[in-house]
Amino acid sequence: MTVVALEGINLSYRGGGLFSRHPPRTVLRDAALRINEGECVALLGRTGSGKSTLGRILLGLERPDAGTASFRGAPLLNGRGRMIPATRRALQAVFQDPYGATSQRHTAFDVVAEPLLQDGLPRAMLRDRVAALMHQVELDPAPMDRLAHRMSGGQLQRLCIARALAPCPALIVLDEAVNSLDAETQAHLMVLLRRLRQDGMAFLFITHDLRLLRGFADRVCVMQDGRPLPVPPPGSGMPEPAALAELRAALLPARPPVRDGARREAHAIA
Ligand SMILES: Nc1ncnc2c1ncn2[C@@H]1O[C@H](COP(=O)(O)OP(=O)(O)OP(=O)(O)O)[C@@H](O)[C@H]1O
Repeated sequence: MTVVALEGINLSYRGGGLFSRHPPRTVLRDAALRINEGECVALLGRTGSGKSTLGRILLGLERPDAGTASFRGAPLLNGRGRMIPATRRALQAVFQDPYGATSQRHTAFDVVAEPLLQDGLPRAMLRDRVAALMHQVELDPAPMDRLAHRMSGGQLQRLCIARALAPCPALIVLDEAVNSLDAETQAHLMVLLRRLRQDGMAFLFITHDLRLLRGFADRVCVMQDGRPLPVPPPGSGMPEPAALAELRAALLPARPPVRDGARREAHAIA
């Protein structure tokens, strides 16, 4: 069953404010994307190609100029542009900067408990649930009453993932969620995300770094001319979108000082 579907999405941004004489910049043109239950779709694209804009439309944070967005077959937003609470809980996101995505006054407990507060759980049960979620992302729950911003970037991003998991969502949008972290922390987080995939949630994994995809995505799309185009599976012999070749080229130095095997690895995706 389809979790979210976007069809015929157009979106332009007005340059320089409402009364600007700059022409609007078209970011999405007839864009379509469908994600099924439990599926992990990677959305690649160079910077500024519209990946995050598409992700925000899918989360109901942005309204397209044209096109339809649906969640489990029903419109994502109601006639007044609002999302019903059950849909909001079902669609979660983890963004690039965990410090910007959390309050510096909040403890680790506050961050993870936030989406659960409306459930009205007794305090002891809420703390047990937060502890279980912290375990799920391999964080020690013992210091949950310390300020979240005292954590390292990698630990705080795990906390943000725990917050996204808290309402048992159907889909999590990971918008460059590991890109700001060092290589070792990135690798550990990717191991965690691969494990979480087994829990049956769907993911939209947005990145401009195709090296992160290996073994994670069921399907890969790449933004080209304002729309996500499917990337054929490796070895299928089908032509791949030009935008993917550009991303590959950007990965390789002009005169790569690498052995053939290592170069082949840089070329492999997913
Ligand atoms: N609120 C906004 N107002 C005006 N222009 C915007 C706005 N949000 C995004 N843009 C512009 O739309 C284009 C697409 O932005 P978007 O963030 O979706 O790209 P992206 O592919 O996610 O890039 P990145 O990888 O750098 O995050 C960019 O040129 C950006 O400057």
